[in-house]
Amino acid sequence: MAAVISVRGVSKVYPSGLKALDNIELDINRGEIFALLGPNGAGKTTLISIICGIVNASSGSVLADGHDIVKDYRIARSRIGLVPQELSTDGFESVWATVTFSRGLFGKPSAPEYLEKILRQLSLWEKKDARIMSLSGGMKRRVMIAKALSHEPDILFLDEPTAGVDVELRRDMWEMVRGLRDNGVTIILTTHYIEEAEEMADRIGVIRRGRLLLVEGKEALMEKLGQKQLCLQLQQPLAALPDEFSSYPLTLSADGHELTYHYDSQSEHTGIAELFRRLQQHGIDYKDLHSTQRSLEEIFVRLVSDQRPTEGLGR
Ligand SMILES: Nc1ncnc2c1ncn2[C@@H]1O[C@H](COP(=O)(O)OP(=O)(O)OP(=O)(O)O)[C@@H](O)[C@H]1O
Repeated sequence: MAAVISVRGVSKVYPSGLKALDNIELDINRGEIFALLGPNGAGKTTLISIICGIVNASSGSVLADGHDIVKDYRIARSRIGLVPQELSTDGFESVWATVTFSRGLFGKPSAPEYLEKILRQLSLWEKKDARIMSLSGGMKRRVMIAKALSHEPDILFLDEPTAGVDVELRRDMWEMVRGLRDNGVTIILTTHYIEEAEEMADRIGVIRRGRLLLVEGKEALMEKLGQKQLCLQLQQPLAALPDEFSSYPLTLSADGHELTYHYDSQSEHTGIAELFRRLQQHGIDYKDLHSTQRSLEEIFVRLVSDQRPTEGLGR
């Protein structure tokens, strides 16, 4: 698939001497939702700001839709819409005036039909004449998105789109972002919320201390790093696990009713058949069983924690 953004060897050292990005290599595919996940200070905003031409890279290059973001700044920037973390709009202006003005900044001829389409898509059409200061927080965020889309970019960056937004509104935002993707816009979002990446992203990049630890399809990531658990609901509660099982990755619930077996979903030998055989030998019978996969949140915590370095992740 053709890359719509190509980041090659990008590093950033701030004047303070802090190395915020270290040799980033990243391709974003056209039409995907890409989530950049990382803890505070990992370098997410710095990377977005470089791609959008707000911050200069110390080294490396970026192509947006084939255009170098430094040499062909204007054309490269015109392909990109940016919704920054901070809401920044003139509260006295109307929604309509704001999006019209934003479009004008890119030197685009007026296109009321296009702006109407965007406002309708973002459920803002009814509010087009309202002053921005009179809108709710969620609507203000939508106005920021409408502004970012006003010049018809095909790449949209959302920096922490749902920070501080309540759960219901977050779901609305997700729905809306998917709608944009379905209309052909490539979406790159940064987030702290693992749930957001889990819910929305086609691919995920994990960044820590300025280094891209991995880039993977979401399903592949969960499959690759996921540990599975098999839970058995026992017919008869057990007072304790028989000694013979002490070396097994088994835990018994406090009430003795549930046995949980942990295994690596990637391993060829899960040991489940052997476990069942042993349980049968001990007359331990179960009435129900189900398996669960480790969530992206657990995977992420493991990836970014200092205790567990990222050995074996291919980067
Ligand atoms: N203008 C600047 N001058 C000096 N250091 C900066 C500047 N901007 C960011 N930094 C530092 O660079 C590092 C990366 O910051 P950045 O804002 O890119 O991280 P982030 O992943 O977006 O974090 P957050 O999730 O908190 O927004 C941090 O250590 C930050 O303090």
